[in-house]
Amino acid sequence: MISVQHLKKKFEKECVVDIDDVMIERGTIYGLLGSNGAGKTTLLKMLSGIIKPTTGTILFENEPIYENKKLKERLIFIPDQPFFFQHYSIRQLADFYREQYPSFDEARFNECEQIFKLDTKKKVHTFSKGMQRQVSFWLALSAMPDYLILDEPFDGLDAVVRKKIKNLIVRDVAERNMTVLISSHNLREVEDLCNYIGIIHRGKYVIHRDIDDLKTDVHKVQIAYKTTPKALFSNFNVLHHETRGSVHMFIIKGDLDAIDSYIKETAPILSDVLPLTLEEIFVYEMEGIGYAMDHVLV
Ligand SMILES: Nc1ncnc2c1ncn2[C@@H]1O[C@H](COP(=O)(O)OP(=O)(O)OP(=O)(O)O)[C@@H](O)[C@H]1O
Repeated sequence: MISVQHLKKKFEKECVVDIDDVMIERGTIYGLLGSNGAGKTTLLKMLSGIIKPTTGTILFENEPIYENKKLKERLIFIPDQPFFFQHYSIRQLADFYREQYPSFDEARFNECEQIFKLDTKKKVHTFSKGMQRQVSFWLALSAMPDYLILDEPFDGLDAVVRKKIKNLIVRDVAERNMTVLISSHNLREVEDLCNYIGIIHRGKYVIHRDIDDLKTDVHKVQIAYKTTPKALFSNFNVLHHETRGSVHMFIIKGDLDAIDSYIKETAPILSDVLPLTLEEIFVYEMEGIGYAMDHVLV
C-alpha cells in the first residue's frame, strides 16, 4: 500500500502540491488526472523518491520511499521525457537494468522483443520518439516492478503498441498484483485501464475515487409529466438539472432503488434512467463541487 500524508512541495514560496491524506492499495491501476501545471509530475516524482517533499510523508508498505534503495529496486518510473543513456543500445541498457533490478526477467525481455520488434544492437538515440518510449516500456516491464509509475506514458505511441502495452500492464496487475500510477490529461485514454481515479487541481485533490463506485453512484434521469410536480427530486442530491421542451434531465447522485421508487410515485408519462460515461460523471461531479471541468481536463 502507498500512503501519502500531509504532503507539501514548495518551489521557492509557491506550494505546487498540497495533499492531506491519500491511500493507494496494492494491485490498483490509478489514473492521476489534471490540467497543465496541476502538479502531477511533481507528485509522481515524489512518489518515485526522485524529489524530496518539503513536508509530509510518503510510505510504501510502511517504509519511506525517499533514499530507500531496497524499495527503489521494486519501483520503476517512466518520465514524460525519456532520460536514459541515449548512446547505449537496448542490449547494453538491458545489462544495466539487470544489475539495478534483481527481479529482471529474461523471459519477459524476450517476449517484449517479439512485441516491439526493435533492433537490440541499435543505439537508442537513433530511434524515433515513439520507439524510444517503447524501449522505456520494454525495459520497465522486463524488470517486473511491484510499482510502476508512468508520467504521460502513451504520448507518441501508436494505437497498436498502446494496446499491447496496456495488455502487459493488466497481466502484471492480475498475475503479480503490481501497482500502477499513470498521469494523463486525457480521461478517455486511461479510463479503460484504471480502476481508481484521482484528479488534482492546483496541487490539491478534487476527486480520489474507485471508478466502479463512481459509476454506480451517479445516474442520468430523463423524465416528462403531464403536470410536472413541484420541487421534483428535491430530497435527492441533484448535481445537474436542465429542461428540453417538456423533458427534464437530472443528474442525480445516490441510490438507484430510491430514485426508481420516487419515479414510480410521481407517475410520469415517460421516464428513463441511464448510465453515464465516466467523462460525464466527472463533469457533473466537478460542477457539483464548483469546478469547471474544462479548467481541469482537456
Ligand atoms: N523545478 C521546479 N522549479 C520551480 N517550479 C517548478 C519546478 N517543477 C515544477 N514546478 C512548478 O510546479 C507546478 C506543477 O508542475 P508539474 O510539472 O508538476 O505539473 P503537471 O501537472 O505535471 O503539468 P503538465 O501536465 O503540464 O506536465 C507548475 O506551476 C510548475 O511551474
